[in-house]
Amino acid sequence: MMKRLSTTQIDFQPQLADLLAFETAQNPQVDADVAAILQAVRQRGDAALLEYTRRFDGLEAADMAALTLQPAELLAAYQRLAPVQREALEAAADRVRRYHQRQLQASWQYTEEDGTVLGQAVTPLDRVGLYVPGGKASYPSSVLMNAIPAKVAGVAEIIMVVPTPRGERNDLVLAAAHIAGVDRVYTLGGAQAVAALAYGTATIPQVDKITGPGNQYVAAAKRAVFGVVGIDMVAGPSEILVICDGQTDPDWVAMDLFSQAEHDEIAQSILLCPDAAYLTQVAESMARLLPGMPRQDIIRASLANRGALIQVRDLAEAAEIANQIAPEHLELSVADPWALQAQIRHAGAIFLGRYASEALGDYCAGPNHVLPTSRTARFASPLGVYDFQKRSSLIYVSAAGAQTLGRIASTLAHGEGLQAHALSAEYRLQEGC
Ligand SMILES: NC(=O)c1ccc[n+]([C@@H]2O[C@H](COP(=O)([O-])OP(=O)(O)OC[C@H]3O[C@@H](n4cnc5c(N)ncnc54)[C@H](O)[C@@H]3O)[C@@H](O)[C@H]2O)c1
Ligand SMILES: N[C@H](CO)Cc1c[nH]c[nH+]1
Ligand SMILES: [Zn+2]
Repeated sequence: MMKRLSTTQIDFQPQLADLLAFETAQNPQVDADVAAILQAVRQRGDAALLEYTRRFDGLEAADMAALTLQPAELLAAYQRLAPVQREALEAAADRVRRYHQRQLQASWQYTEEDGTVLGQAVTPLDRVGLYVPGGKASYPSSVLMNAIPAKVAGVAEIIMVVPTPRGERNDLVLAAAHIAGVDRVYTLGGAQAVAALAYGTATIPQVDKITGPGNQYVAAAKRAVFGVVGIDMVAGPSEILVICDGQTDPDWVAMDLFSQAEHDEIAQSILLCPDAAYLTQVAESMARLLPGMPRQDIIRASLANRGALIQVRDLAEAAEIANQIAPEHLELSVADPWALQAQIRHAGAIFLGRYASEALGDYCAGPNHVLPTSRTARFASPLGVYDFQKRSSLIYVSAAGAQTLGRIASTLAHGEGLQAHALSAEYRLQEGC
């Protein structure tokens, strides 16, 4: 079912590179399809949205009102939930809120001896658009993970888009929007939803930033509209890398690998372990457990396409390979996870210990589940409150300060050949100072 590799193989590095190669977000055909969709929405607005929703989501809507959900409908969905579901959503929301409140950045300033004041004003974005995926599965947890940090940051207006294939609305998704304080929901998906948020239409207001994961069409659209609006990241399919010392119940690890594989045929699940016999046990667990999984076709395809069981020399080598892979999720299923964590530099989220299954992070541990994928954890971070805040520099210059700064600026401006810059600084210089 899954590729078996060993770091002692002579061609291990090229095999690993092959396994990690992921180019869907820059697939030229997808980019071309998305460019056409973006242009159509830009030119024909709501009419194009209705057309694409019919074509891609199988949803026949007479007008945009049929694709718009007001707060009262979100509340009604919340009220329809079974109490146990409502409590689970509320509990997850509380934990996510508590974690993200620690990320709030505050404005700061300091005063220099001559009275010049310098600082940074931190302000929330005015209006953001949250993309919640809904093609192959529904993601109430993604509603919480996007909307709560925005709310904590103080964003004034939160617009959410979510596709509803064949018009099937998911109460948990709408209830999560209610709990998180989303202002309006449009049942739109794919590149057309991203275009609507980026450019605005007669119905949909233009937003300042679009966040949230999605499939290759969503990713390509976000990449294309960046600059018109901000984006959080270009997220690829889900990934999990497990490092195990061979002592965790193999069924647990097998299910952890399935948990990300079941998202998508191109999701990635990899296990690193120094013990070849243990890798065989996990393979046996997977073979036994797979037939009982409702999404077994997706899991099988994902594991065959992009999964691997890799034998490493030792845990130190496993850490090195993890840094090379820079996975979205990294489980350290070992006796001393903190010692191993100290060797990890690149991972979106690190799950420590045998009990920390990645699924807990997806739903309710507290940290965000929107994470850098496709090796971007080398330079990117989890979605957070900081993605919904921005910074403005503050510069107050006293008369005395203008004398010191003016002379420096004037010299540098002349060096750059910029006369107006130099004079602008020099006009404020006072005789005798
Ligand atoms: N990183 C995260 O936090 C996170 C969370 C949840 C899901 N995900 C990932 O998000 C992805 C969700 O993908 P999905 O497909 O289920 O939902 P989606 O909402 O991203 O995509 C569905 C939309 O894709 C568009 N589409 C489908 N086929 C098309 C075509 N041929 N041409 C143009 N547009 C087309 C349609 O408009 C449809 O509404 C999965 O890869 C999943 O792993 C990531
Ligand atoms: N694992 C996904 C992020 O890669 C998030 C998610 C939502 N629901 C289940 N899982
Ligand atoms: Zn998941």
